[in-house]
Amino acid sequence: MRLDVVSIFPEYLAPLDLSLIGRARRDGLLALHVHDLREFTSDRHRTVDDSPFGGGAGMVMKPEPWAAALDHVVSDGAGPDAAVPHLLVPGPGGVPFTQAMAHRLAAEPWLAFACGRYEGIDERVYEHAAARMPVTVVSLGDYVLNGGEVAVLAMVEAVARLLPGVVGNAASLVEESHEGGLLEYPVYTRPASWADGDTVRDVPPVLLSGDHGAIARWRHDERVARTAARRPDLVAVAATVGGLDDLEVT
Ligand SMILES: N#Cc1c(N)n[nH]c1-c1ccc2c(Cl)cn(Cc3cccnc3)c2c1
Repeated sequence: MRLDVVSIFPEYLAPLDLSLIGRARRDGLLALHVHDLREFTSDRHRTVDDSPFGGGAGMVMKPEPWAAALDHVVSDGAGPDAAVPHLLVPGPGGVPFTQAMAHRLAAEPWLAFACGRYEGIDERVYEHAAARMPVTVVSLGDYVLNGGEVAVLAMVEAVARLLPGVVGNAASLVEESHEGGLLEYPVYTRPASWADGDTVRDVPPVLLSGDHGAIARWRHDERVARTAARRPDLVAVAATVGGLDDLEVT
């Protein structure tokens, strides 16, 4: 998979050199190209923003640098098949980024991410891009960040970890939160009995039983209970698709 990221803060993407994503890049599972938007300006001050037409607070990102940067991404990554990337633009008004979307994106060969700042990117940039490639405006959630970089870090990690070979034990991806519409079950490790000050905290005995069927049932029941307690919204969805026919919500 090829990933391109355009930002005025390319150093914000440095964490993608670390850990599993960094290793995936070194192993050739992932090719990441980070582009500094200011490299695509044409004035001596390398201007990327200006005041909004119609007034209002803050500044808006100018269209010309973005158009030049996105055109460069398309040409830089173009191969004999004239493929283009799927452009993902984080924005507070975007469609929700979900695990299902991460899976869909992990199946695509080339993703590009546009990290905006200020009050946003001139709307004509989306039009320019949509004339050349698929464009999706995506939001991480109903809260407000200062720009797109944090969202892109999260999306790149969520997508890249689904690529074959990136996560050592692919089995660990199966029962994570949001896989199958349920939150993850609680996990424990040694000691089996922990003297936490004056309190003794024991691991649930079923996990020490060696009865793999009982352990699987316990873990599923814990996933269902946690989802009902913490994310009743997911329960509503799963119930409609018959995923929780054994749920007893008191
Ligand atoms: N994804 C996501 C996401 C999220 N979940 N919260 N905030 C954002 C996000 C993403 C992109 C930008 C760009 Cl470009 C500028 N800002 C600042 C801003 C703040 C309030 C209103 N308008 C713009 C962004 C915020």
